[in-house]
Amino acid sequence: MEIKVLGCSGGIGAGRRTSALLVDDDILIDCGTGVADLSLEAMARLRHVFITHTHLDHIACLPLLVDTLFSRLQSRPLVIHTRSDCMRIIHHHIFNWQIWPDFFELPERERPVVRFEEMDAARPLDIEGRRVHMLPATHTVPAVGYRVEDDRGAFAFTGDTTSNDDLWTALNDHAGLDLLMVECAFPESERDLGRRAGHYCPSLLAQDLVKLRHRPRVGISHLKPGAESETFEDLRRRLPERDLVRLGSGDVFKI
Ligand SMILES: Nc1ncnc2c1ncn2[C@@H]1O[C@@H]2COP(=O)(O)O[C@H]2[C@H]1O
Repeated sequence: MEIKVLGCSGGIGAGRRTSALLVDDDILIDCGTGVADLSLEAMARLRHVFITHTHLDHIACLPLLVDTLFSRLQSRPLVIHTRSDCMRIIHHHIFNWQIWPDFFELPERERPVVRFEEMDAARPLDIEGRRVHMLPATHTVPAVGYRVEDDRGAFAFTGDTTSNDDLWTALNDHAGLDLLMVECAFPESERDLGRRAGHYCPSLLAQDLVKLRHRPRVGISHLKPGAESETFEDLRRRLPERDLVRLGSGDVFKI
């Protein structure tokens, strides 16, 4: 399995793209601005999009992606996997003919170019040998993370979350974990804002990582622009024994 980071920043600005991971060449996790760097051919190979939550930095490119691929998707629709409440929010607030056309009924209601598939934690999905499980998250809106495994290994992406015991329990319930991509959006100096906004900061994440029984590489995502180095170096000091990586667009991991 190959995982390519298309975007992992907590904001925008030169070199910064928001949340999107490409798994092999057909699965996307999140659809933030990182997706815009894919070639048309690479976009056309996408079959499944797993959404962690409905915040704009995680879905900004979804409407544009569907429109860009419109003619290509007529023979095989793009499938959007997420919780049912997230499905409703995206449909109601984005694909409502005002912000964007309702591609869930285009070109015809009976054969749309995009369709939702509701997912929940009790029903992992097998996509040609990649098994996708939902993970619990605690954010300001309904949110999840995902754990993906194949016969060689597993990685997990937390999406946006603050301290959340259920996440660590869910990760520990599985036999192994090779790579964990976990958010640490805010620096310690903005710990209170981070908590209010439903995110980790270095002290909270360091405290929670102790609960993980596995020893994966730990990729840090969603660092807020301008505070990236401060936040990451702080984490490094607090977690000297962990294999930490500051994630960036273009990073590729093979499992
Ligand atoms: N209570 C808040 N006060 C100020 N900013 C916030 C608040 N809640 C959320 N945000 C910001 O809004 C952003 C929405 O996306 P994020 O969760 O990535 O990060 C969030 C914060 O940067």
